Amino acid sequence: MIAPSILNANNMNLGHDIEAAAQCGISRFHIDIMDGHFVPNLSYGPELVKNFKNQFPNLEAEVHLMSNNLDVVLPAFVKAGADLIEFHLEATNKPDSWLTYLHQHGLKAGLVISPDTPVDKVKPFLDKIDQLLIMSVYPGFGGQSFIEKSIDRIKQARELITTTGRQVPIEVDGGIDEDTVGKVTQAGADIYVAGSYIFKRGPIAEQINKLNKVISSCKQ
Ligand SMILES: O=C(CO)[C@@H](O)[C@H](O)COP(=O)(O)O
Ligand SMILES: [Co+2]
Repeated sequence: MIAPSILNANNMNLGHDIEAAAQCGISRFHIDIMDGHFVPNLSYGPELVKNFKNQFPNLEAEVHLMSNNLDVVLPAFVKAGADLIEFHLEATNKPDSWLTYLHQHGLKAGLVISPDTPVDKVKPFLDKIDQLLIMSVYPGFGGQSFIEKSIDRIKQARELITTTGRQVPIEVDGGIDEDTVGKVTQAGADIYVAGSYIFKRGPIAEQINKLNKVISSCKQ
């Protein structure tokens, strides 16, 4: 599954860009929330998620929460109508309670790890999450280069997940393009977040088709 990150879309044209991607079969959008504290950048607030769900009730809103003020920020995005919220393991000392909170509110729950966090730190949570996001850039900005060591981290996460007997999808986020998407697919990733590649490097439909082609050729 490709989950386009709207961070690098043209905000003045966001609705049209989302529609263009949806017409290519995209059913989930990745919404990056940056708080200016956990990461040195600011992005959207809950109102954007609310507007997204009002305008596109059949599309999934996946919120990537880059904040360590979860007490305030996370419930606001639940209330706004997010379908899935993924928060950073580095951002909280009570990941268990937040996973439970999300499930109790009927959302899917994901855990995110930044490039320097050891992959085995997610082990205690593998039976409670709906997906695991491995960052392939340092969180905070779109348009960065893919960090190569992410390949081994995806493989390691895939092995860990296999030992649980659960089907936890692995998502990868940062620097995904037609070269890197093949490598992460082969390493065991299932969900690909791509921002600037889809919204900044050419016509949206063409960019999505190029990614899809590589993904399906890797899965044959
Ligand atoms: O979470 C983040 C960055 O912190 C990402 O979702 C990026 O926004 C993806 O952008 P590209 O690397 O694909 O341009
Ligand atoms: Co993201």
